Amino acid sequence: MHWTPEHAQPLNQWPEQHLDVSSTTPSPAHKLELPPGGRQRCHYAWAHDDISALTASNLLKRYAEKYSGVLDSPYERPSLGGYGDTAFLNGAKGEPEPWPGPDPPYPLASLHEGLPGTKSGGGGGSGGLGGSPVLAGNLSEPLYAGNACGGPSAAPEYAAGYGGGYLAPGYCRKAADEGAEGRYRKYVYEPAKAPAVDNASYPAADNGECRGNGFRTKPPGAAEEASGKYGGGVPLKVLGSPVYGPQVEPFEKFPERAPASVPHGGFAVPPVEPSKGVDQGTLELVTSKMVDCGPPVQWADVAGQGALKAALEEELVWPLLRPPVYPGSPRPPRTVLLFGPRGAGKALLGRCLATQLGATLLRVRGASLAAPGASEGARLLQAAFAAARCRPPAVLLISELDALLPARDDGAAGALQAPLLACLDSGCGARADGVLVVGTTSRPAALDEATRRRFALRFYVALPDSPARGQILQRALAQQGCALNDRELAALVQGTQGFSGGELGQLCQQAAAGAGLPGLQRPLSYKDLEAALAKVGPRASPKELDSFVEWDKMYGSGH
Ligand SMILES: Nc1ncnc2c1ncn2[C@@H]1O[C@H](COP(=O)(O)OP(=O)(O)OP(=O)(O)O)[C@@H](O)[C@H]1O
Ligand SMILES: [Mg+2]
Repeated sequence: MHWTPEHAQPLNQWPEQHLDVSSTTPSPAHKLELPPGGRQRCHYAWAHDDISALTASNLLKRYAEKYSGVLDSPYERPSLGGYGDTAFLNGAKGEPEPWPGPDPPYPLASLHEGLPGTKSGGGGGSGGLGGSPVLAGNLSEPLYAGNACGGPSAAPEYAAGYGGGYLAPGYCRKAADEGAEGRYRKYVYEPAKAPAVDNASYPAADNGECRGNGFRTKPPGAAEEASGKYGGGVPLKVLGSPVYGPQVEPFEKFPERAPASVPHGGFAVPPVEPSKGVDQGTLELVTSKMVDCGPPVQWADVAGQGALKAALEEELVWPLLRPPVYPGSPRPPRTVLLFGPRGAGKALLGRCLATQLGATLLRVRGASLAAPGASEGARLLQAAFAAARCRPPAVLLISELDALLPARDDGAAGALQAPLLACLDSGCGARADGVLVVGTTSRPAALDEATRRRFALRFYVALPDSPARGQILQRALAQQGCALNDRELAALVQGTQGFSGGELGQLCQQAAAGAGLPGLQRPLSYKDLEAALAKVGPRASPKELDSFVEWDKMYGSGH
């Protein structure tokens, strides 16, 4: 095997410099003929002269591997000029030679211009590999001295070498943009006008104090406070902590909207007369009992559930608030079923939907409708729908929907299915544009096909994942004046796997009760929570959870 170092020596000296790399003994003649100025370069040539073919091949292999990271990097790759390509290609270390011939066809501006630390890094900014500030001279530890994202101080994060630790400037900018805007950026729109105080949309029993979504009752700025429950008010160490896995994207807060500005077909329509058969007394009674005057619930108040919240936003809230106006466009859904384990946050999401829609929230429990008997239950159910129709836009939240269905053993309950279906047909029909029915159940299998079909959308509300549990716990504990350190919180999050949001709340209450709080004037400690863990546990079994997933696969709308 012959090697011709034509790059190491001028072409006219090539015959004398012809080397046989299979030879292990350098010719003394070669040393004598070295030009004084070419010492370093010739040294380099001699080094190659003094190796076997096997060594040469190993060396080639080794350097090929070393540089493959540079050449095959998935990110924007530097032009060779960025690495002192001329020196590299000429086989010399640290002494770049001009590229022979005319100017290179492509500008060889350094890719690392603008990378902090690049030009001033220890290597003097030489373009050669050996002196490169970018690639350390020790080739066994390739290391970027700086990066476009974090500057020199962040360099260790990108010290993984060329295989992927390096982020090109464009990549960083994109990541930063995404981080700032988030995946829900596209949903942001202009704040709607504030609702008129005497909006005719809220006639019945609308005394201006409670619309069921808390908008009238809250002082200015309360929405911001509420939205900051997980984002501002409580320190969110958990969010950014690698202990709990990937960071939860903060869900954007949406401005309050004015239903009155929504075109017909949307969620703001004039109130309709109550149906015949529902007397005014019952209607008023039902309304006063059912209207939920709780505080508004923002998306950020629901920990985790990012994909579900996005789906609800996209498939329900937006179409209702901004229905398509072209002829023949589909009518936005008026019914949604939320199913999942007990305490997973179904009702919370129902309340959140009402807030987002700027709607009156009416709540009714299936079990309480079924309790007084079939005929009374049917009357109450009809009254609930009538009350919702009287106060558009309205969200009618029917929890424990399964209690109305025949799968339940108690006789009266099943008898409410027919009225339920009739109400769903009329209450959410074409003439009831301003009502959204949110049904929730922890027994979706109890729903027969007829009932299932009445719910245009069916979403699985899963148990909170680790980051979401961390948020719920932090919030609940903060209310009790308890601040765990990071390690304790991580251990608690780990120990509450399979807990629902409701069960996490119970755990904190149990810890407080066990510690004798609030009488005891000390904050809750981790030990109190550990003791409570022995008493409060997750209720949903893995088998049950599997059945939710299966049902979701078969009948769910997916998210
Ligand atoms: N993701 C969550 N973020 C914040 N709080 C939550 C979350 N999930 C549940 N909670 C809290 O847990 C409690 C129970 O939630 P909720 O009543 O919404 O559960 P549910 O699914 O309707 O339960 P059930 O099936 O028993 O009716 C509430 O106090 C709620 O605020
Ligand atoms: Mg509930």
